[in-house]
Amino acid sequence: MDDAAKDLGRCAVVLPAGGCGERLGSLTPKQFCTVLGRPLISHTLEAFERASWIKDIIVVVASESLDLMKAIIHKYGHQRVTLVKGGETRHRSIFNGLKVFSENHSDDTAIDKPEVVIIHDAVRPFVDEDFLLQVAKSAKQHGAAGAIRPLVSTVIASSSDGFLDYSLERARHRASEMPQAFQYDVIYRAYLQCTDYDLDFGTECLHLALQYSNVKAKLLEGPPDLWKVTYKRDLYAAESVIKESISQQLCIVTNVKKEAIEVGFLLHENLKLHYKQVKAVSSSMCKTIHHLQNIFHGQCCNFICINVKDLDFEETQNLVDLLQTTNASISYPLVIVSVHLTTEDSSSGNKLSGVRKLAKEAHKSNILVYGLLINIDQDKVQLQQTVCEGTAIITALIKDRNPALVGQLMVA
Ligand SMILES: Nc1ccn([C@@H]2O[C@H](COP(=O)(O)OP(=O)(O)OP(=O)(O)O)[C@@H](O)[C@H]2O)c(=O)n1
Ligand SMILES: O=C(CO)[C@H](O)[C@H](O)COP(=O)(O)O
Repeated sequence: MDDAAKDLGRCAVVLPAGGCGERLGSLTPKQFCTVLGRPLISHTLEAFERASWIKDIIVVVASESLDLMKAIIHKYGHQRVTLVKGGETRHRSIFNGLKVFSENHSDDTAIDKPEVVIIHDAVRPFVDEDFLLQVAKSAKQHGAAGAIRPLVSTVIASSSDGFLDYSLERARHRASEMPQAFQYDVIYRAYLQCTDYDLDFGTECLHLALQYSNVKAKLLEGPPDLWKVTYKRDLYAAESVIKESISQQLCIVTNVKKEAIEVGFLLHENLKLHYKQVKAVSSSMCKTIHHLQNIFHGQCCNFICINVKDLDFEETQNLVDLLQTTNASISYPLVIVSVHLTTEDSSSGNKLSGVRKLAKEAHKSNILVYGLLINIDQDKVQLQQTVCEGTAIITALIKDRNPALVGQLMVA
């Protein structure tokens, strides 16, 4: 991707994050609300860090949130971030963010002026690198560019007495979304010239570029996930989108004993129908995290670990130990379904206390361990049916990532 961005020149992003989230109605401003255990803004930052061609990430926060933001940057290891104090309105916050690049910026936080600057609300966590590059390149070519989406509802105007005045033809209008990008001089010049009324009541950066720099923005239809977290339900939706995206890959770690391989094979066949990628690896293979990472050429958040009767929890414990040596669980909660192959005469009581103890420890490092018993003392057809039921349980556990079920032992 860096190659594709080579003609772009220096590029930076300003993320306004200085609002109080009144419409969401929480005491915590929405950019700091947790989504799958991590502040929303940290998810947005991660999306921008993936684009290594974006050299500077300017986060604009209210003065009272500076310490909190510093702590988030430190905890999640965010890179390339500069913090700037926000203003009374979104436009004023963005203007403050843009000022760090200006020649007149006197203090020691001045940063090299970018050719292209992206502006993106900190509360829109789902933006992919391809689209960012498309918007940035378009801005370089046309001076300004912004994401649009088709309108969901028709826009109407009401008169002061609350009656319909007129309505807009929906097919001819679009919703303006983020990201937007600008040649830096185009947008900075516009902010320098605009009125206090614009800064206090305006909601559209593309409009400022048109009105004050005479630049017509190129409009690009973006993917559907660009929406802004505004109401409480948007936090739930954001969590679902993230859960969905980290539940596409699955790694089955099996013991090499015959019965484990047999159940591992059946699980693999069933789970293939539910996941984009399922890979099986023998536990002896994944003694180092290097092996594990190579399996997916990236991050995998979901594991099934098959333990045979006489080894009890050894395989799961090894996997937990291995995952704890990585940073993987800092970003997202990892799931391990600890599968235990049992026979009619084995007792599940020991298993229950074992899985609870192990899960409690693992939970401290954001690894969610759930137990699943599979009785292998049955004929082939029955076993296939049991594995099928086990697959449904595994799929539900991975999809929900429910901390309340950590350490529970389920029976297929
Ligand atoms: N003074 C402000 C107001 C808003 N924003 C940021 O602008 C983005 C989009 O604004 P909006 O969704 O309106 O956020 P809030 O102003 O926080 O929400 P509300 O309008 O419901 O209070 C958010 O990332 C928000 O933090 C900002 O940087 N400075
Ligand atoms: O949609 C947008 C594109 O310009 C802005 O994100 C929106 O205008 C922000 O406004 P508000 O802070 O009032 O929600």
